[in-house]
Amino acid sequence: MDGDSVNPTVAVSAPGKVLLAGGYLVLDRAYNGLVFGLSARINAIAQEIHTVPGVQLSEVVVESPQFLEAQWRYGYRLAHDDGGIKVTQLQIGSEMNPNPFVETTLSYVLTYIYRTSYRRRSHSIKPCRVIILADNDYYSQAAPGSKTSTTPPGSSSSSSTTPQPTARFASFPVPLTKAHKTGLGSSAALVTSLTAALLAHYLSPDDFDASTDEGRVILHNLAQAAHCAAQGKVGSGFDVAAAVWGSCLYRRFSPGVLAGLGEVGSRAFGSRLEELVLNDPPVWDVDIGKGGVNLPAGVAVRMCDVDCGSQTVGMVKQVLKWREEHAESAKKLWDELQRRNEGLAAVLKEGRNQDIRAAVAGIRELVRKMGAESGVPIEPENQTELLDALEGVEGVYGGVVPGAGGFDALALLVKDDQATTSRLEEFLVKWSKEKGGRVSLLGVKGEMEGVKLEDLQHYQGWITET
Ligand SMILES: Nc1ncnc2c1ncn2[C@@H]1O[C@H](COP(=O)(O)OP(=O)(O)O)[C@@H](O)[C@H]1O
Ligand SMILES: C[C@@](O)(CCOP(=O)(O)OP(=O)(O)O)CC(=O)O
Repeated sequence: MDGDSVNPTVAVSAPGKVLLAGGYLVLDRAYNGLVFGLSARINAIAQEIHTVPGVQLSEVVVESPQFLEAQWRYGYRLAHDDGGIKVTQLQIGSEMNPNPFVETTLSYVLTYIYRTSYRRRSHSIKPCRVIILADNDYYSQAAPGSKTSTTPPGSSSSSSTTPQPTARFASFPVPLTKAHKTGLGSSAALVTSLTAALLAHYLSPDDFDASTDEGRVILHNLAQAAHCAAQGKVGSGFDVAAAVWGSCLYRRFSPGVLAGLGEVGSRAFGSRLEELVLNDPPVWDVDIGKGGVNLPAGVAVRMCDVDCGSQTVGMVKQVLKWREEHAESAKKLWDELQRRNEGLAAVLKEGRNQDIRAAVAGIRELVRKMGAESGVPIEPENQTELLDALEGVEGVYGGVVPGAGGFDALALLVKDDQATTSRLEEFLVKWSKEKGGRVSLLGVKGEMEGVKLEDLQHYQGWITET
């Protein structure tokens, strides 16, 4: 990366996630989680900003053109005492509109890029622009008649009858903070794709290549660290793992792995982050069981967006408190649930479709027990009723409340054909009408692949000239 070189324009996408089995258990390294990556992806396109000769800019611009007021500009500078790269948001207009996930990721990734470039004896970080495009299923579409559109800005949709090649990305008439998320893990996919796009833009393929296992390890370690810092808590990290590696049997890293990293700006943060990302000395004990997961041919994981009640806050805290206070009975329950979760993974991997329903029923029974005993609505009654009714739809093997559970989503294992999709859609329309809620089938499906380098052609109309 010398003074005159051009950093390539690159596009990367990372998938969303669903934790089909192993909610709560996966927080403890003694257990694991059955995680599927989803076909809804967050895409990040990084390109150089060309400045007027002689003008030195230290600026990174990140924008999500699908949303209003979604441009974040940052200045960056090297902190003293190897404190890493500090970024400062620059004000646009009268309002400051923070995006903590973008901001933290930038400072972590630019720190790592600076350290790597420094080793290579060339350490200029040129200005860059990153465009973020999220597949539509991450956010509930606005009601019919509203202004949601599916054409890139500047294109004349009314005069054209051919669908836009980029109609894949809807424009939402609201700021990102007002968008209604469907819970597919937008922050993890965002952090992962933004991290990968910046690494691929600034570093030589010898130092980072997202298509190799070595590159994915670097990406995983850096994205987990940035995501945890932005979230302000250490979760199990299954969402970032899915964004990088796709579907897997996930065993978490020990929380202590990130404990000593400290804050951006603190003395020697740069070298600590570099060591952590390169796993040198080795500290990461995460286990990505890619071989443990598969879907039988003709079976799909589908997601339902449920809008029937309010989400309970603090579910994780409450379940873990109950577990602590009832160590013995909780262990029995956790161990048996783990056995049943592994059973479902095996049924799917071995293509034993006739056993899916019983495997799912066994898991749901214990999830309900976990909920009843801890007093947390993990599989609330209205979800039980809906899941049971869905089993009556031809082509549905079974379904669960994924992740932490609650009121807002369902994951289904279904026959992967159009007839089943139509029956499901019809059933859900009728159900929503009768029960007064709103349940809809999302277009997204489970898929195996994690982070992916993408062809720039896919984003025509969205990539701005710089
Ligand atoms: N399209 C996007 N562009 C920029 N930032 C995004 C986008 N989607 C999500 N984010 C970031 O992720 C945050 C949402 O994270 P979170 O509330 O944890 O939801 P989720 O459960 O979907 O990960 C947003 O506040 C924003 O910082
Ligand atoms: C309880 C959990 O094990 C699973 C939560 O899964 P969700 O899919 O519900 O997660 P969010 O996207 O963060 O809402 C917590 C964890 O593993 O971090």
